Amino acid sequence: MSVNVKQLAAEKAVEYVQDGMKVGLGTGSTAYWAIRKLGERVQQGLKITAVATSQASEDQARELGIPLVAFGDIDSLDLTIDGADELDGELQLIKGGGGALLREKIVAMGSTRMIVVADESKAVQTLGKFPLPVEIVPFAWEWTVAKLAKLGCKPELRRSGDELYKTDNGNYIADCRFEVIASAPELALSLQGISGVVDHGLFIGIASMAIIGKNDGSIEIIEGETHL
Ligand SMILES: O=C[C@H](O)[C@H](O)[C@H](O)COP(=O)(O)O
Repeated sequence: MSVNVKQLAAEKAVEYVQDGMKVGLGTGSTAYWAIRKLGERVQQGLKITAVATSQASEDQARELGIPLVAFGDIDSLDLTIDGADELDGELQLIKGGGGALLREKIVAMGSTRMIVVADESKAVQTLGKFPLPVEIVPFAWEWTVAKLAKLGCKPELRRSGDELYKTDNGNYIADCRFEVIASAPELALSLQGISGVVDHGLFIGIASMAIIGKNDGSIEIIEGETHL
């Protein structure tokens, strides 16, 4: 039987959750396994409160009986567990493949620790193969997309069937194809300088640990620093 590497990494991360913690729930097919395992532990008596980063994760958590609160009702979180589309050895990430980057970033930045869970295909030397998701406001999106292209990428507005894809916040996503991202911090600064950009999928200095599930059934852990 083949190993489910996403499940392997996600369930390892859930071992770091302790009684009384306030936990951020990520989004996507890897975070799904973490939420499922957390649900199991809650049913066995683990006492936590959680904040979800998307409607999909909120629905899953509610179904499993994980107690949820709005992030606005608490000051901070102890730990967030979330997936990534790419990660490098310095724990710089690309996120947003599932469109949840804005809430994910707010929740991760409000957490003492963020553990990234991923399968080994997500680990790269240099970020950039995965098109960088950038959340932009619908107003004058054409102007914003033209500005993004000037940063040296090919931006494409994400679609959902015949419609333009809309995030949980009512915005659009421009998927920006770079050849390679030579300096993620410099690119992040340039993106923040464009008015129509709400946020982008570069997570720099946010993750404190990565748990990578490998096809041979082993796990690699990369430790960083907590940012709060
Ligand atoms: O918006 C989505 C998130 O950033 C996900 O965490 C990311 O896309 C990874 O998702 P998956 O675990 O499904 O590859």
